[in-house]
Amino acid sequence: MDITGLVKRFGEKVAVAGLDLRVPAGSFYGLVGPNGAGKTTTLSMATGLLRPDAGTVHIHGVDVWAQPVEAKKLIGNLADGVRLFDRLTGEQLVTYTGMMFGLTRDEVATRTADLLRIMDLTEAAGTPVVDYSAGMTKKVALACALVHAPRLLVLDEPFESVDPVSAANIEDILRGYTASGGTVIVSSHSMDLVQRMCDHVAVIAQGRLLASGTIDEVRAGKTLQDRFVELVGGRHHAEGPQWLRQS
Ligand SMILES: Nc1ncnc2c1ncn2[C@@H]1O[C@H](COP(=O)(O)OP(=O)(O)OP(=O)(O)O)[C@@H](O)[C@H]1O
Repeated sequence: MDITGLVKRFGEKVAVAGLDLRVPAGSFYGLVGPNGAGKTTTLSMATGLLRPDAGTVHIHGVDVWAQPVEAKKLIGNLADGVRLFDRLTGEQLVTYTGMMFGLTRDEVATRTADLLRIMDLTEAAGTPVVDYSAGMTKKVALACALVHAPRLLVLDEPFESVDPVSAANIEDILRGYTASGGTVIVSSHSMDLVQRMCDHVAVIAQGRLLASGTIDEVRAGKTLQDRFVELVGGRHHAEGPQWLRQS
């Protein structure tokens, strides 16, 4: 994926301020930055959900905004805060998503069963998604993102609320997926997770790129956590306000 000169303003607020980013095919790419850095806004523009004010995004040579139908076939997206058709059961939702991508009934049935099993959702397959826990909802959304076997997976905070066993299972699937040539972009606040799983990382703050490259290039001999704090700043060394102290 190639992002060039991406800009988004919300009124006076510049959320993304001319971002350039190259995500190599087959990489496991982490996108990190403090709250409000512009990660979700960038990923929404990169996946065709939010129109940029300026800039372009190409995925395997396809222009996301000029060729939206072709682009969407290439992308699997787990977006933050996007509403699902949650009156459907988990099984219906994954099936419906697969059919939207033009898969045959047989293909959809096999893939849905596989994905629900992988996500430990087989027992909950017949339950409406509205009754799922936060982690189950995340997992069914991830199943929907995978059902059409996209070439690029864009995951906004995929492990938030997901239990450790499910997270490890999902990690294995994602590793297998990149090993077979798929590309993953993942936004996360967990530096440990990014350092462990990703081979590349970009650090953004205030809509600008502060650093990007392989994990080793960016962390420059430190932990990613320490390097992140160094790049982004904003640590408070005070013990908190007086009124909060208990003795
Ligand atoms: N729809 C919107 N209307 C107005 N401002 C917005 C909107 N969406 C995002 N912003 C602003 O744009 C900036 C970037 O937000 P964004 O959600 O992209 O950050 P983020 O890096 O994903 O943050 P977090 O880690 O907290 O999820 C923030 O200042 C936010 O307040």
